[in-house]
Amino acid sequence: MQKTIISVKNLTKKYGDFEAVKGISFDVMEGEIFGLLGPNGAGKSTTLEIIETLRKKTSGEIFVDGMNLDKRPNDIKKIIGVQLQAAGYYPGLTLIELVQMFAGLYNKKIDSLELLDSVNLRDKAKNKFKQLSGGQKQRFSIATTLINQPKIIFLDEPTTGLDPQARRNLWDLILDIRSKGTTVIITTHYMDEAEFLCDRIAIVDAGKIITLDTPDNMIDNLVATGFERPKQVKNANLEDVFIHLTGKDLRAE
Ligand SMILES: Nc1ncnc2c1ncn2[C@@H]1O[C@H](COP(=O)(O)OP(=O)(O)OP(=O)(O)O)[C@@H](O)[C@H]1O
Repeated sequence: MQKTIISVKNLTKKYGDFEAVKGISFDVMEGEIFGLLGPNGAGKSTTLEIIETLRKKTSGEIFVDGMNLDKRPNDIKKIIGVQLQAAGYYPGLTLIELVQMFAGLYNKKIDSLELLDSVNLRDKAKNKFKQLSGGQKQRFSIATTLINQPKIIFLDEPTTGLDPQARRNLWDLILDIRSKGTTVIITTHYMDEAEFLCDRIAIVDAGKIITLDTPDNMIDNLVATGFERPKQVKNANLEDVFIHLTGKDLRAE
């Protein structure tokens, strides 16, 4: 049977008088890719940051790998990986130096080149972060979430602003990370991404979960109401043309 690795119960968050998260509950199973979808301002980042122990909740209960967030935040920090904002990276250091620095902070011995290799950045080891393309930056920041060999990683809109190849490449990377047993929680604004990657999705709107299910069930439920999409007249779209012409494989970006 699948084990629950994150349990969120009746979570609320107020910023002053404004209630950004209004009593949401969900469980994440070990080894799944769980998506939080919702419009801007729905409360996704706030929810993630609370589970990541980076933001205080107003009320509710959270358990991560059986640990109560109120009682053992430091133990929770040890088993999670959080994607940092790019601005947080020391500009003078190379990728390999950054990885070594993070490993030192976590007190972990890791093979830095192998880690960079796992995100296809071995040949950029001596480059500085600012010299990377958008896709490479995202891959590097995902690599940094893996340094402490976490059980769970949190990715907040990891593919925003990337071109189609770089996005697909990142999807493969995320699937690869999950295939090694890591649980992934991801927020995204891209529906195709959520449909492709996520085992289950919670749709959040105005601080509440309005539905939680597999993408397939959500679509089937909508179709069962009689909903029908306007018929597609062509068997391909512009993205297909773009990918077909420029190639699927990772390039120098
Ligand atoms: N530090 C803060 N102080 C006051 N209000 C905040 C703060 N952080 C977020 N909010 C508000 O809380 C609401 C939820 O914000 P949050 O960033 O969690 O949404 P989100 O779903 O992640 O949105 P996006 O998709 O745009 O990232 C928004 O209305 C936002 O303006």
